[in-house]
Amino acid sequence: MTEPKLHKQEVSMRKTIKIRNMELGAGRPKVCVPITAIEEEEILREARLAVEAKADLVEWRADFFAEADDMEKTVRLGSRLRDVMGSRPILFTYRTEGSGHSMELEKYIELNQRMADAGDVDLLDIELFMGDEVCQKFCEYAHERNKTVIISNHDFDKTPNDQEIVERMCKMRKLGADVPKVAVMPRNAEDVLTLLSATNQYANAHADGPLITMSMGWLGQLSRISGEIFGSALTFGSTTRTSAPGQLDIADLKYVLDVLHRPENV
Ligand SMILES: O=C1C[C@@](O)(C(=O)O)C[C@@H](O)[C@@H]1O
Repeated sequence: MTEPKLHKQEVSMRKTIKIRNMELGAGRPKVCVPITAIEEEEILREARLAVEAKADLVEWRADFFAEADDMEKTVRLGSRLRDVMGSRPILFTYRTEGSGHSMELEKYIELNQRMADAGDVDLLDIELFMGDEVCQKFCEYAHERNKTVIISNHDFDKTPNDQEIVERMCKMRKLGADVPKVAVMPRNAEDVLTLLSATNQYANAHADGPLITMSMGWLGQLSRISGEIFGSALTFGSTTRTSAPGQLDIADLKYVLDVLHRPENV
């Protein structure tokens, strides 16, 4: 009788992405702290907290920044943020989907382009629902500037079926995303399994690089801890405020990941 395989799968055919000192898709899932402060100094303070908490990277949720409309200011703040983060990557996100924040499409595109031009951020998040052409053109624009693009999609009130989730990620990749990201809300435990199963299917049958998924809310916490087993390369953990329901405190998240990765457990 052959022994059951109890250990972590070591070999993956998926490419990894090197961003500054971080290799997305290799080793442990990367822990990203969202920065959701409103004022400049508070944003920088949250970034310092993320560094102290040993985040692998931060996500600047610029939709919370009171002055995001002022592009000059936003670009300048990006540069101050870079000084705080040192060699850790910065993900720039202006979230409209489900965030209560909004920006005209033209401005949304311009803001993201200006941030890509400035060079202080490393990854940019574009929302799938902005349209195929917007996503495709932005990916080309960002790639010319050596930036990594995440195309993301959120369902804040339900979990679509697994086929739909897989199709969305395939579409994101086709539009040029380096990393597809899907976040969904479970209504029951089965929905969490659906998200994990879709992640596993996409990772095994379609993905040629890193992907990110999560199931939100209390039920979805499991996916934020165990997503890597199904193929997700990054998980969000917070220091002060969460940017989505179900996000764990970074210290708790890192503790659980440490337990899963203890040499005797892998
Ligand atoms: O897309 C995501 C994922 C997220 O919604 C989460 O559920 O952790 C948190 C957001 O800040 C980020 O942009």
